[in-house]
Amino acid sequence: MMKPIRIALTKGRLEKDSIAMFERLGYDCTAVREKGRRLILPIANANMEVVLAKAADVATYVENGVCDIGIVGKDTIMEMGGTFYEVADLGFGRCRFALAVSEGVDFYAGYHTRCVASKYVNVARAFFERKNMDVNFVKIEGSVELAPILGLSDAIVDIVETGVTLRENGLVVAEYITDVSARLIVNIASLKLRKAEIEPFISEIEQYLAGEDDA
Ligand SMILES: Nc1ncnc2c1ncn2[C@@H]1O[C@H](COP(=O)(O)OP(=O)(O)OP(=O)(O)O)[C@@H](O)[C@H]1O
Ligand SMILES: O=P(O)(O)OC[C@H]1O[C@H](OP(=O)(O)OP(=O)(O)O)[C@H](O)[C@@H]1O
Repeated sequence: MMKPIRIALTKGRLEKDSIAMFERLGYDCTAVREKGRRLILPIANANMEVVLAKAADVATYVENGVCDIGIVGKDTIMEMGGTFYEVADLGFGRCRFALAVSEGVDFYAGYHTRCVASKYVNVARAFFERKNMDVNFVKIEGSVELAPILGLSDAIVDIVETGVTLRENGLVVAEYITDVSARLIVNIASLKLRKAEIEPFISEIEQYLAGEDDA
């Protein structure tokens, strides 16, 4: 038998919806649900295995072809770039990129060079380049909302979903940048070499998504 098709799933917030989607498509994810600390899990009723990885690593594994398929947020794709096919918007993991400031602050007032903190410095840089604005960036790894509160930055570029984190930390959205959701990505060589397996899989997902739209 050919080696299993490897699907890299983003651990954390996208995990539950990814598994739910596979189960609705009829894939047996028992091993994934009962994974313990294991990171590679078989799908019992298909020649597939699931790899659980951090978002950026999902993109890296798919780009390098050690995983054939991946599920990763558009935020990660925008931040990392990467060469792979982005074949579907899966409709879950919905949130938005936003520029946020402390309540009452006008980010655009005055002439000083602003400092923006973000886990997504490439996304932030591209946003201000489109505005032809000279801005300094500082990379923060998490809880980015702290940076303006502590006085390190004038603003943040981060993901906003419900807005609760901003609100509870005295920040407000100054501008929405773009919508984010989970995407299905495919390695370029895999799509050629394992077309007979991967194309029907993509079609199943597309049909499932079309069905969801009708519901
Ligand atoms: N409210 C949200 N906050 C963060 N990510 C979200 C949210 N809603 C959906 N997502 C998506 O979930 C993906 C994974 O986020 P998650 O918070 O699980 O891990 P992470 O922030 O990348 O890293 P860490 O494991 O260090 O928390 C994000 O890349 C994004 O696409
Ligand atoms: O609008 P909300 O619904 O409040 O969600 C947005 C928050 O969720 C994410 O953080 P996460 O929980 O991933 O932690 P992190 O800050 O450590 O990345 C994001 O960075 C915001 O802080």
